[in-house]
Amino acid sequence: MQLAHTDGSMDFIKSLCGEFQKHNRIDPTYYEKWDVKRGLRNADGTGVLAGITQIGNVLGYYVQDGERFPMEGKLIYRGIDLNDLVNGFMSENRFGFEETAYLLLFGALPTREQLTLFQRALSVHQPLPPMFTEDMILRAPSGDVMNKLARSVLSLYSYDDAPEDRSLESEMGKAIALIARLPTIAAHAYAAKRHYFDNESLYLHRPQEGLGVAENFLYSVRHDNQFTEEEAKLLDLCLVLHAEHGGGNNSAFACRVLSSSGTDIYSAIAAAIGSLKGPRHGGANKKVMEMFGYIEDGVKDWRDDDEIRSYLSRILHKEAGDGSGLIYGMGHAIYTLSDPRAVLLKKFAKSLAAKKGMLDEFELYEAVERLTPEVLSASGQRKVVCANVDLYSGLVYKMMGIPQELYTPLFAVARVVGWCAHRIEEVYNPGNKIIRPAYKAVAPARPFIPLDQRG
Ligand SMILES: CC(=O)SCCNC(=O)CCNC(=O)[C@H](O)C(C)(C)COP(=O)(O)OP(=O)(O)OC[C@H]1O[C@@H](n2cnc3c(N)ncnc32)[C@H](O)[C@@H]1OP(=O)(O)O
Ligand SMILES: O=C([O-])CC(=O)C(=O)O
Repeated sequence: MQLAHTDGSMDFIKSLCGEFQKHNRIDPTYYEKWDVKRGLRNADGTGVLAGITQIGNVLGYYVQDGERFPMEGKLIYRGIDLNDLVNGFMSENRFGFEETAYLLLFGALPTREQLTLFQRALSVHQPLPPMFTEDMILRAPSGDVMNKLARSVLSLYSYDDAPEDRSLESEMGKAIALIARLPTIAAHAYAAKRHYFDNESLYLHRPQEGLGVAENFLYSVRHDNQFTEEEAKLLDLCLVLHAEHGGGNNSAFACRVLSSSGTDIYSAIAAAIGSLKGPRHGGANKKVMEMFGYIEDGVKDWRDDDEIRSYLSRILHKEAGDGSGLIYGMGHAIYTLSDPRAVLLKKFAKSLAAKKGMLDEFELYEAVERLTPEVLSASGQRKVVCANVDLYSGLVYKMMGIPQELYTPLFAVARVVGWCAHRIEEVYNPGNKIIRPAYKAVAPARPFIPLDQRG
């Protein structure tokens, strides 16, 4: 944000930044000296144990005799391997997201009757409250759909008759309504963004009763409401893969931190959305597309490994890409050899690419996946890295004609399930304490100097 240019404010801001830089550097050696777990990580990169959960489990290495060994990744929802869950509903040619949401929220797979009732509850809550779109989305549109999503979730507080009711029944009702409404908010926020920021026509579609979450999303964001069953099933699969990732991922932890203070569900979910937006977390799916834009322009021969390697090395050294030095879609805090979600998405990306005549582009993604570990290791990095969920998700969405602005919001539409489950687990387990880690304070003691004696 720029201050008004009435008083040479840029010079003033520059001088304030200089003042900040003089007093605010933290010596990196302090982390070791005081045994501070930077990023809540132990020295070997494993996460500090910060809680107990029954919701999701993420496995990417095993520890033997105190040493950490890489392994193929596994993701477990409520004790069920993600691959088994996916194979289960896909082999019965059914949608899986609502069933997954039920499993994650309540802890067990639904019976047919429970699933029908749950689907109905979601369907009832899909429409937004009267005038919500007009007052909360269209009146103050945002150029960023994630930003609008967070603000909309916060403002749902004032549309709730009992926002501070912490009874389990009330929280479950709010969670179901949030899961149902997030896709509608994302679709309307995108429509507003297109209209007010991109000068496109405005169209707003109401969710249709009887359609599932994936179907309604496609129905709502497409101008002509048209989608095929194959597209809806693929989007449904993407939602299942993004629904949950343990208690320690940045957004779930943010949600748990806020929930542990006793605040309301809207505040906690809005915070989680803010976290997910970050480019090192869910926002990486958008960054991947931007990065491939650079790679596709900067690499002349997409089949030349040396040329790709050299371009990746330039990204790593901040000479290409967005200047962050990150190869988006690669690396993970837990996974080492593989992220099971990326493995599945890659399979679907490949068959879709074959159908759409986009195999060249798919192969470029594959080359980045294959060559990044080499490039990182050539630069001295010892960490074992693999493709994460964000590498292929955007390519799948692109081939389905879903606009880039909706990639991270789609992640939120799925992950709100995990966040709600973690919030409820945080709030409703007896004896849970407010999350309050410690910080080592290192500023030297100083006397107060009266104003007219300061130099
Ligand atoms: C849904 C999700 O959130 S999945 C993750 C999505 N994020 C991305 O794709 C962004 C790119 N990847 C990354 O930034 C990281 O791999 C993360 C954030 C995902 C994981 O981070 P961490 O577990 O903390 O890895 P960590 O930072 O310890 O990695 C060790 C080193 O490898 C580097 N590294 C790891 N991944 C990458 C990458 N993709 N590109 C460049 N360097 C990387 C780190 O910068 C770090 O370097 P340093 O030791 O010089 O500081
Ligand atoms: O677990 C993490 O750190 C990030 C991640 O993959 C997710 O939240 O899906």
